[in-house]
Amino acid sequence: MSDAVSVSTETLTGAELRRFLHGLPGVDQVGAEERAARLATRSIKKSAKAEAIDLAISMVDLTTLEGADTPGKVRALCAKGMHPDPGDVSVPKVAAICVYSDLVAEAVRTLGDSGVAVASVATAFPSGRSPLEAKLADTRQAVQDGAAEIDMVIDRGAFLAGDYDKVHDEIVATKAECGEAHLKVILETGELVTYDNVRRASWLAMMAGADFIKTSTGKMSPAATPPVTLVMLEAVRDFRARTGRQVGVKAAGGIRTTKDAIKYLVLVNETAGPDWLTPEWFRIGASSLLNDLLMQRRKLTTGVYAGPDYFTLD
Ligand SMILES: O=C[C@H](O)COP(=O)(O)O
Repeated sequence: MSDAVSVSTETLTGAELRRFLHGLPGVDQVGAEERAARLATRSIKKSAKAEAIDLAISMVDLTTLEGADTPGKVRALCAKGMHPDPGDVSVPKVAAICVYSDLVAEAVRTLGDSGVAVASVATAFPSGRSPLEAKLADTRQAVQDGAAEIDMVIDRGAFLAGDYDKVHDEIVATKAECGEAHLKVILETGELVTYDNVRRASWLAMMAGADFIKTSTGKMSPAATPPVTLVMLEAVRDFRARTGRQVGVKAAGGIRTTKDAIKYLVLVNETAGPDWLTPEWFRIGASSLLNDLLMQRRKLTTGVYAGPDYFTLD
């Protein structure tokens, strides 16, 4: 298979797609874990820390994905996303508010032209187990209601059974429903078992048209981990080198502290490179990270530690 064909799935047969994905170099598991652990120990200067915190805030997809979500909770989350610290207007807004599709309209109304996007999970999130038509209807509704970003899940069962065609075609069909909305493809890496599978799923999603690849739903453990994110960052870096197209990465699930968020920023910088170090190309999906970022920011700017009670709930 020539390079030109290998990244254009329009002309690929299922067998060729399979051959391509299995032809990707294997991930050195020990090497990936060691490199991620080493990067995690990098310390950064106080001045750089202040910048990193603001960058991390601007990359947050502030998320609520609970069965008990209400329009009121979504409105409160939107208010928090637009003005994370009402006592300090220098705090940047978050990148997006991420909700279930039936709450998109409420979030869109509340956010108005604030510049905070609405992201909606779709395609039978989190399991991905529904007929394709139901998944597409879910996506269509979210886009019609004004979602600017769609976070879809891949069919992990199909992927693990080796039915890459099915996974690919669902991504293509979902992308077609997105119109102008950006498509984030959730790999749910905690279910993919191996780093080699994470690399294959990353390429598969990008070849099918993903604008972003996202680690996890946040509904299972393990969710985002530094080595898994490293493998995905390598994939977007290599995909751009091969195709010229840049794809973003979203680390999601279990990221709760400023320390962790900064580790991910170092990982992005050192793996994919500084081109990815903006909210356009890297996101952190989190339900409860923002308050810790705000507390650490306030401590840096005032020298005083404001406890969790100072800020509204995430
Ligand atoms: O996409 C975001 C995740 O669902 C949030 O996960 P989390 O509640 O562990 O922060």
